[in-house]
Amino acid sequence: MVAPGAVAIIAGLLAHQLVFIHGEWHLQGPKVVVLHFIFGSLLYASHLFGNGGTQASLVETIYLAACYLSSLFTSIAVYRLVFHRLKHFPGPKLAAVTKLWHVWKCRDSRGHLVLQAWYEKYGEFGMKSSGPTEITIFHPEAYETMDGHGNRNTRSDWYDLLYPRISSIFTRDRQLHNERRKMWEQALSTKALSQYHRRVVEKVRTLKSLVALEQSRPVLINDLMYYFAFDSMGDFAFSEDFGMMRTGRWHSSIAMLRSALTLLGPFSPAIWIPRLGFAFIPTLWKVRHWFHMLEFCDQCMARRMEKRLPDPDIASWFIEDYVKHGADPTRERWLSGDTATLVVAGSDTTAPSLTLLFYFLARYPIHTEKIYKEIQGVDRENPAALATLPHLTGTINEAMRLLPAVLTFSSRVTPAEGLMIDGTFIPGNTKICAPRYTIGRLHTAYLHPHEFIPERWYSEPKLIKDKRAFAPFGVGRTSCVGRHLALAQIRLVTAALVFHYRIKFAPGENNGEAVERDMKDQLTAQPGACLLVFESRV
Ligand code: HEM
Repeated sequence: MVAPGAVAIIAGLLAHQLVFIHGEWHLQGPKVVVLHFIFGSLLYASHLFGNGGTQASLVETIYLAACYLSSLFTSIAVYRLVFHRLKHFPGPKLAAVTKLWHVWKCRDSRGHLVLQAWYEKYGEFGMKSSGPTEITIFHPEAYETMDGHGNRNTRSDWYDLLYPRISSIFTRDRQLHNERRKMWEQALSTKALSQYHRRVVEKVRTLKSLVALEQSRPVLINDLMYYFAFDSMGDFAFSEDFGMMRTGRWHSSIAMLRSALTLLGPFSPAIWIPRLGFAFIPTLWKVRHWFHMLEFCDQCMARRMEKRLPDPDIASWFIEDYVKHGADPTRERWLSGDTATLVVAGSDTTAPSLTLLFYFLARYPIHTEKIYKEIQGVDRENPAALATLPHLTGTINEAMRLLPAVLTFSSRVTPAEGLMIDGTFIPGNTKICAPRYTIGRLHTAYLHPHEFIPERWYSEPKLIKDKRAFAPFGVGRTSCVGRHLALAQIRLVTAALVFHYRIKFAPGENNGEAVERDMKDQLTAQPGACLLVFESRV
């Protein structure tokens, strides 16, 4: 008779070879865990009722589980290291064995630096990244390959993060994406934007008056820009005042939202981990904040649906779509997904972009003064007029190149036939990622890539070797629909503050060294503390 230990070892091998090696498992994680627990309990019970005694049954069950799990994980590791189709790509061996290694490396939310270090060590097709089917591409062509014209890639497992909530960004289904995106494009069309313009200008004025109140006292620009971005989003998205600029304090739900998003620092590379957390510990730790965040977003929409407004906001378009199609439960989930996307994408990107831009303005006053000269005689409350100013645009681009708001996020899965990038074949069904932080600094894309030179975007084009490397808003059919709104906000804030103030680091800030040193990558960039002084020009 075969020993039970040997049966468990064979079961582990078969579980890998016949089951887990196929397809995706990130949505099935909770079920897999529960099934294993049930099976383990049955083993324990059968041993107990076969007169095994409590302790002996427990020891036997643990022994069999250990045999099963070690055989399962050994089979996975051997397959990934020795037989996998990506084994020829260079990269850390442990990353090839398990996603958990990448998660461990990102435990302090410095994913951008982890990938930068891998680039320095392994080069363009940086590695067989963390996991069996993932390659990180550090190449100027990466965004075109991922999302450019005619590509047949699909979105990766990451985009199931909110499942079963669906939105333009949180769906992997092309047809559904096209449908949701159409609604977003209408909500953020040029005509619609002109209707939100008054609201944004109003918030910029409030921001200006807040800065004026400080009278050259140090201002934590991180908080200020968050207050501005969330208050603006509250208004143009839901016609709601979150009151952060008014009170000078974090709205408790928005503070919780920020806390929830910190989960994505370490766990973005392995989305099945937060999905397990959502299933098993919904009321604990930051997972609790995650559900609070979703509830807060739903409540914003619920409150908005009760209002009748003379001027449209972004939610108007979502509500119209929802009502048009009848309130079936599927549409309910779509509305919820799009609302969460609107809250987070509409603010948590603009806030760090502004913080980082003002960090650069303080670091390079020469460019701030050039912008100051440029905005003389220009209507500073007209985003279209501001968009024509080359140095302002160059400075914003340069800030977004070196420290983009979305540092590493975006991943796709190659089509079954695979794809070529610069002569290298990437096999089919491979997850590909392209971190903006590193690609923005490539020597193959820029001359003097580590220097802050806004002129490269207008009068010195020779400093850009390959402009495909610049995609702070993504490219193609999945690129940012909020780009024009975000840029309008950034231009308006910059013109308003630069016109009235010289921007300097507060005493003791040491040239803002904490900003990059302490910056975290938590889906969006969370810069380190940046204390600035706004010195009146009059
Ligand atoms: C500086 C600010 C912003 C930056 C840097 C930014 C960046 C990005 C990037 C890189 C993507 C592509 C993500 C991917 O590849 O999956 C994206 C998508 C998206 N962004 Fe933004 N974004 C900003 C502001 C906004 C604003 C203000 C809104 C809305 C009001 C918005 C709404 C969206 C939506 C809905 C998508 C998904 C588009 C789709 O799936 O088709 N973003 N954004």
